Amino acid sequence: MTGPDAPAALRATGLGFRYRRRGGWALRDCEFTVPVGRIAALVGRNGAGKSTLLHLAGGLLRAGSGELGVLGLAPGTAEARARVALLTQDKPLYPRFTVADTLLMGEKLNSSWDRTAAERIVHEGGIPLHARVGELSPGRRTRVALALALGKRPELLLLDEPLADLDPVARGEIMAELMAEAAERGTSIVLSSHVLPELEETCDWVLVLRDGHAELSEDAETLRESHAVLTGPADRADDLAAQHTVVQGRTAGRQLTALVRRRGPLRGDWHVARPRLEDILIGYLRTEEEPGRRDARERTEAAA
Ligand SMILES: Nc1ncnc2c1ncn2[C@@H]1O[C@H](COP(=O)(O)OP(=O)(O)OP(=O)(O)O)[C@@H](O)[C@H]1O
Repeated sequence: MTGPDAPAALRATGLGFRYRRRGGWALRDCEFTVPVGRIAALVGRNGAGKSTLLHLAGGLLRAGSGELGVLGLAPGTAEARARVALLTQDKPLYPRFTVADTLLMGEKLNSSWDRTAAERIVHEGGIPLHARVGELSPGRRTRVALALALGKRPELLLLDEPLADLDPVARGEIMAELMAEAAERGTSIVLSSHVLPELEETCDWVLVLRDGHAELSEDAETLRESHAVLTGPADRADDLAAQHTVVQGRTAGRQLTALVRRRGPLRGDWHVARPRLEDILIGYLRTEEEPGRRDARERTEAAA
């Protein structure tokens, strides 16, 4: 099924949230869809709203305005809690429990518990089952938290910068585990990360947040195909802007290098390079907000 009624891993309509009644909006007027079965990168600068969005999706916060659906369900309901797993940055675990106790807790709390998968993640990290969680290194605690999340066999896995404290080998192993999970079971994954090169190979959907707004929510390959890095004479900048959407431009002497979203065939004497996903994302994250748009938003926020 396609269209607005198709099931989505995440769907936001007019979604807004602020932490305090009179505080600023952490998320505002967000409209986006992440289809099921995708490994989606959630990207944005510090404070863009990524953790807030994941906490809303995991049912730990409640939307202030608009709606957020997870697998077509309201976040935090019993059915959503059974089908969605969230791993937050603080990875709440009981420090006095052993690793074995922690996995047993996962088994008792989840009817669909996959003990083999959970134990494999722990064993691959060389973590003894009798070790106390509070005595593990942060990276090993992350692994145990991931084992709990994946052992639940969720249909939607929400990960808030899960790999930040893992060593490079462990990062590779966990990424491979996540991709295998998605490929074998069709699990939808939404993964926030600042490590853009890592997303290139793993993610097939991109959700970019900027200042609490959803800037992009799109298939990664479509993004690559629709963007180009053009290099040419700086005095052609206006022509270029008339033909295509210039996401970001940089002038050095008489030469312009621009990341553009193509609106038609590329005309003129430009040197054309295909950007990596990372280049595209950095282009969107760096872009200055258009003054008109910012003014309008500030007026709306002042009026709210
Ligand atoms: N507990 C809180 N109380 C008040 N404001 C908060 C709280 N948590 C986050 N915020 C604010 O909400 C906005 C979005 O924060 P959020 O943590 O969701 O961003 P983020 O994209 O996850 O950032 P980072 O990349 O730094 O983790 C920021 O302005 C932040 O200061």
